[in-house]
Amino acid sequence: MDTLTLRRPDDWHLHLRDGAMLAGIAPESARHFARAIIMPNLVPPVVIGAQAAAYRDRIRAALPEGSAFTPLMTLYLTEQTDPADVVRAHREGIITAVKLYPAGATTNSASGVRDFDKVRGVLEAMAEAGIPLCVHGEVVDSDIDIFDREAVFIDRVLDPLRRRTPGLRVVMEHITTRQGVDYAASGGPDLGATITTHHLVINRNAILVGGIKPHYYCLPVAKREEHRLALRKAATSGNPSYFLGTDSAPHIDPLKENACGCAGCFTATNTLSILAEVFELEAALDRLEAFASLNGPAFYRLPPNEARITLTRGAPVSYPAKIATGDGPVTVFDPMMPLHWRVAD
Ligand SMILES: NC(=O)N[C@@H](CC(=O)O)C(=O)O
Ligand SMILES: [Zn+2]
Ligand SMILES: [Zn+2]
Repeated sequence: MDTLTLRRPDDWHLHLRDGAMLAGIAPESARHFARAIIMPNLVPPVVIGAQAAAYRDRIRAALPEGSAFTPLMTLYLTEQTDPADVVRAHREGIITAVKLYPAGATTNSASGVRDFDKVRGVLEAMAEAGIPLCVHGEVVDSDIDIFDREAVFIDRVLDPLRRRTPGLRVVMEHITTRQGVDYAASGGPDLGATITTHHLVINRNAILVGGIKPHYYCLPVAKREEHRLALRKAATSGNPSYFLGTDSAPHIDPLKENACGCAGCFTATNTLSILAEVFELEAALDRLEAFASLNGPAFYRLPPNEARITLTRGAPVSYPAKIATGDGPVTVFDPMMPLHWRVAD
């Protein structure tokens, strides 16, 4: 097979940032994706409906002329979030979901949730209104090994939270473990999971072998090979529990190549070429459309896109090593393998 036509894909977990960074990187996602769930972890975070509406306008203004890209906005859940504001913003079509960051778990998560009892009222209102909760699923207890944070979160936080709030629709964001894969499949149609491009490609060796490689550092951190294989099996299975959320998360090079480097891999530029390569290696090209274009809309109860994109297979694809932004250069994720699929114009 050397051409592949799919419904236009969506990205169910994306960081677009703000200001000069937004202007520099928004075209990278708008080129291939129709819609994306936009993460609210700005500084300061997007915590009320009015801020989400204003951020949506800034994103629209940063898109290339004539772009049909639709940002689907989220609110950042805090212990002060007003259930009425969330429900109103959802009813008015400003937001699509709410994002839960355990305080301290990742980039710009200091305003996240410490005491889950304090957000119970919001979660109940969301269950009632059918508003999905997107969850960064890692515990932050200092006695838990960083490689175990996701599995422990599922047992100690996520499962009790879902039992306490029946009907709450939950997306486990950027799962990285066999335990995440298994738990996501066990929850029926109200539970889903996004899988990133980079976690299908790298295991923890990419970060640590042969010198420390800051551009492969992200959160949740890449795990052992057995977990990467479980993610690949899940993503290529066609199972509607799993859908693409790239978690493309740009940081300028000086903040990545640093004694205390930021977490995040920037994959917007070459994600579709990487995914096609991975699905081809798994003999599952016929299931790429389910993962990238169908399962996500089905979970979010949105129609799949009518527009199509075509990928063609040929000589190795070239793509820029870095994207220049007004804030500085952003390194594009290097999958450490030649890519043969390009998106036709
Ligand atoms: N994934 C990351 O490593 N970083 C994300 C935050 C997140 O999604 O946890 C970021 O905002 O940079
Ligand atoms: Zn996260
Ligand atoms: Zn993210």
